[in-house]
Amino acid sequence: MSPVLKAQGLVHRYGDFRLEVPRLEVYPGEILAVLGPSGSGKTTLLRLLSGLLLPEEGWVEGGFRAYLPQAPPLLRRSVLENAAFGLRLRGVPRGEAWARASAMLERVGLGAKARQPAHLLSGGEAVRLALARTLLVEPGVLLLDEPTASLDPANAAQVEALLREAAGEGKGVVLATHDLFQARRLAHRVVFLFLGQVVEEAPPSLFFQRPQDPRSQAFLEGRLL
Ligand SMILES: Nc1ncnc2c1ncn2[C@@H]1O[C@H](COP(=O)(O)OP(=O)(O)OP(=O)(O)O)[C@@H](O)[C@H]1O
Repeated sequence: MSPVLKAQGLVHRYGDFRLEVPRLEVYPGEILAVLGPSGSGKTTLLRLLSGLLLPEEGWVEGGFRAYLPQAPPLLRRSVLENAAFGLRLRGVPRGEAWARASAMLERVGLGAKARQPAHLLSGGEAVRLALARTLLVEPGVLLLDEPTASLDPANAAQVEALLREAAGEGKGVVLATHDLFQARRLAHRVVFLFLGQVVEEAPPSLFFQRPQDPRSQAFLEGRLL
């Protein structure tokens, strides 16, 4: 099977901080969790993978990738118009865009809120709306930066279900998260970053039970800041 996303020899610097990822591949249907302490480079990696940030060295190859930042911006319009926005940008006629957006809003549990202003949504609903907008444009790869960071367990579970569904449809999902339980529940593979370096890459069963690197062990025991 060929990867939906492939990166090689990535280097990016911000002052003294240097992110280095020699090789990364994501396969169709795979959920890859990117873990690491604050400042380890998770967001920088996602932005490089999305193409929003160009690496100083190396390359990223893949089809259509969608990046969802930590706080996805919403338009001061209705929930429905927000959901349909990506389709409208791509020239889909309004009637069709709204019909597809309505169906997607049902799928993410926001059908009843379609006509309400998006800025009245709760945090969890806003994340689901942003995901709906993203899924509608049918990316091959989803790059998500802590999508459930400020959500309660019920909303987080809804978002996790959507990510599982997306992977089930063959999309590649890359998820930066501080939630180790979530990574354990969702991921097929874990990449652990520390100070911009890939310290360990393993299936969750191995990473969480028998981490190989002392820095991974320290991180999992809450000793690595
Ligand atoms: N636009 C920028 N300009 C300068 N430095 C930056 C920029 N973006 C990130 N950095 C620095 O790069 C390093 C990695 O940041 P990054 O946001 O990728 O880490 P992170 O692992 O996502 O952190 P967190 O878990 O806190 O979100 C940090 O030292 C940060 O200060």
